[in-house]
Amino acid sequence: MLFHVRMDVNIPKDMPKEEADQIKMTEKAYSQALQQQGKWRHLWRITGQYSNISIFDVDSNEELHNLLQALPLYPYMNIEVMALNRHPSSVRDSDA
Ligand SMILES: O=C(O)C[C@H]1C=CC(=O)O1
Repeated sequence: MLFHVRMDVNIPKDMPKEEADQIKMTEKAYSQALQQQGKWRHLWRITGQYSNISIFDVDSNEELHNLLQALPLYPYMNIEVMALNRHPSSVRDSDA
């Protein structure tokens, strides 16, 4: 199942830099592990914003929910999720 996910990151301005850097490093490793597993299929920065557009490929809503809640930056994010279906006019044979 494919999902379009937008993440807007809002780290509190008063968080010490060392703490913020540590969370970002942990987040990077977590996201790269999911990318290697093929669950986090695309990761794009939105130009000019501390936000990303991502495509996840997971087995269920519950799996996506659990993956997102485990993000180290989760407490500092607003997340929007859109479930995706194949479009009947798509010229592609597959989304794999
Ligand atoms: O920077 C972000 O967009 C937030 C998050 C997503 C992947 C990652 O490494 O950090």
